[in-house]
Amino acid sequence: MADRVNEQPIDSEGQGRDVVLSARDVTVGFGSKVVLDKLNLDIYRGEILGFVGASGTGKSVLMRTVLRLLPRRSGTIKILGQDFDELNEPQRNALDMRLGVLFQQGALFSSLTVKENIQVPMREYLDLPRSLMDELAHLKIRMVGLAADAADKYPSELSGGMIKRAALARALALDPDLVFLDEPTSGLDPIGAAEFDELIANLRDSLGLTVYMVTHDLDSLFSVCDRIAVLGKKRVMVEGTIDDMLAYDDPWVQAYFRGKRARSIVPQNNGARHGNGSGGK
Ligand SMILES: Nc1ncnc2c1ncn2[C@@H]1O[C@H](COP(=O)(O)OP(=O)(O)OP(=O)(O)O)[C@@H](O)[C@H]1O
Repeated sequence: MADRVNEQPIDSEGQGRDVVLSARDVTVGFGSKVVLDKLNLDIYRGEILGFVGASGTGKSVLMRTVLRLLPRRSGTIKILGQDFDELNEPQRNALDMRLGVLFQQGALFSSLTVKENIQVPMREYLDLPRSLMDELAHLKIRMVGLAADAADKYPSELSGGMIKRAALARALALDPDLVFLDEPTSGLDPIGAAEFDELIANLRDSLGLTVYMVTHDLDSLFSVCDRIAVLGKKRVMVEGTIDDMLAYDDPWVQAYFRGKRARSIVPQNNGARHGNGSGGK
């Protein structure tokens, strides 16, 4: 059964699980346009949540709102049990350090090497000797599967896949609990995308990360996401497993999860499938 539909977010599946991010009645708009209207969402510790929705529904707006890059009109957002609005500056910084973000285009600084890019958050939040920062940067580079010599390369010298990995290494720089990935596999070829998905799943398993992933990539949704949340009608319309999506009666959800492309990836008979990761459950 789908977890919930346009209503209060406490679902039976989530009972007793550690909520890492909770959004309640979040409303965001621009001028007279309301993009998100009383949206509710929970993300549980250790899961990879895939966040989907038609273009322009507000996926990026929600991520940016959660990260406090956009203001909200009302509602509360708690991350790791804490509401930023109730924290003082040092507490906010401490909470920020527990979040890692990979923006859509990788968003590396072009004038900095990979190593220097990874060290940006370290410089911003920590006061570490250079030798230790170098050691940490090399560790992150290995962690994301880049060769050691990538450390001294500039983004312009990297392939698309390497840029994504470098950006992921930077997102992991401060050993975050929760990682936000905005369309991490966009622009990658299918093999590169599958490898990146596998990397994310492995890092989740080895580091105990919680992952919030905005994606249009059905392969990612099917292969690594534990749960999926669909944004539509200004809210999280439905959230749950692939089977929940297949069973949910909405034209967009049906077209997306039962469309031609989906049929080549997602078994269409409910219950006979299993491809989702199982971490965090
Ligand atoms: N800063 C802004 N000012 C005004 N409107 C904005 C702003 N940011 C986003 N919007 C509007 O909010 C809506 C949702 O945009 P958003 O980028 O979140 O969509 P999305 O679901 O991420 O789409 P896509 O899948 O195409 O990336 C759009 O109509 C967009 O024009």
